[in-house]
Amino acid sequence: MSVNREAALREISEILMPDGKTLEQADIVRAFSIDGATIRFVLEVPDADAARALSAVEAEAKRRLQALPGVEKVQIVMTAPAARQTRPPQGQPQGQPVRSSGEGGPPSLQIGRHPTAQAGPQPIPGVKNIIAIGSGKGGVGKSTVTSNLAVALAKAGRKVGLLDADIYGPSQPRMMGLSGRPASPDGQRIEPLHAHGVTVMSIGLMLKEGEAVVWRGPMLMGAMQQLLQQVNWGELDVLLIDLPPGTGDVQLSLCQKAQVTGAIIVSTPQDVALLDARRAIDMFNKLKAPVLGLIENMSTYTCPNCGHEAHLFGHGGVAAEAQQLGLPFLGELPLQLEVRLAGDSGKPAALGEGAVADAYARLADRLIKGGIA
Ligand SMILES: Nc1ncnc2c1ncn2[C@@H]1O[C@H](COP(=O)(O)OP(=O)(O)OP(=O)(O)O)[C@@H](O)[C@H]1O
Repeated sequence: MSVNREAALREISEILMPDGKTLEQADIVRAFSIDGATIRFVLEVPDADAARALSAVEAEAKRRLQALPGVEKVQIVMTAPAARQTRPPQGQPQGQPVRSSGEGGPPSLQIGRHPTAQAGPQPIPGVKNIIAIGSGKGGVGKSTVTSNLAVALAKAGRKVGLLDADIYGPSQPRMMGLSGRPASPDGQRIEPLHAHGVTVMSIGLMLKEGEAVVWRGPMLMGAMQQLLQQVNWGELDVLLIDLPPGTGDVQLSLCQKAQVTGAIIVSTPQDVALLDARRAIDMFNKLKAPVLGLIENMSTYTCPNCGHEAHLFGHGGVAAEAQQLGLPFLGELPLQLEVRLAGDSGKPAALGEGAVADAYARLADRLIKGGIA
């Protein structure tokens, strides 16, 4: 008989901690997994003293879970993040929470936890529109488009937020020229950072340099929930969300946790990118997030020396695809060295003047006139 994960979690959620909180409220259960008849999880505690104080909680959790039909073995491990007491049980997803405290003490808010219950997708207080920017394929310029669009909307006078949810390759800190960890003075709320008139939060700002996130569905869902709801976004006309490429848990979490106004899909004109873009569109349709339109990135290349125009990845494929699918085509963005250099230097090209800035201004204008930004 297979063990139901939700039922098992429910079984231990109400166990009382020494401070009177329930186990669920204390939010210390990590990496909960069921492998046949074995349940394994980690109880994250601040130090060895706290671990000792929780021995009754551990015993009670074991007792309750072992009483469930189909459960033969329960392995619980206590870990202290600073000085790990024990290795996690073998085969665990390495869903270790990321601390924002870094080297220098508080703030100590953790990003990455199991999601808390909520009744369907929620609005973010103060945020009028939430636009997800997705792509089917990696490397088509989704993050570049997001940062430039954010800047262009801010230049047009809109109050703009940018959430970098590209959990596997967060690039907005670099593209927006940000570093440093967002503060969490009360350990509950996170203060976002600000750059070029845009309010920014990135999962990358909560990780150590070079650190990889290896989380599975529930941890990702919890992390997304935190980034959406625990960040002090303030009053925003629009929050742009830079998603990882493809069709995975982050997209699913976003659409389950937040009331997304719609999604914009970025693609290059090549057939292979378009094929993947179609999958992304299909996913948003299934998740009931309206697709607001398609953008062609890396469209025309104009030689800076002779002015000759070339179409390195083809041209017009995204517009044709949009027409075929009955979706709005939002515009094409040129392939230019300046775009990459600007992104690498933390000052998106849309901040300046010229063809690229104009293309982004047109795109921003279109979204504003459409009432979605
Ligand atoms: N229009 C453009 N002109 C020139 N370079 C571009 C353009 N768009 C993106 N790039 C460059 O291409 C690279 C990939 O872009 P970016 O990181 O935005 O893609 P992505 O789709 O977000 O990738 P990922 O799959 O990592 O999320 C970056 O070096 C970026 O500077």
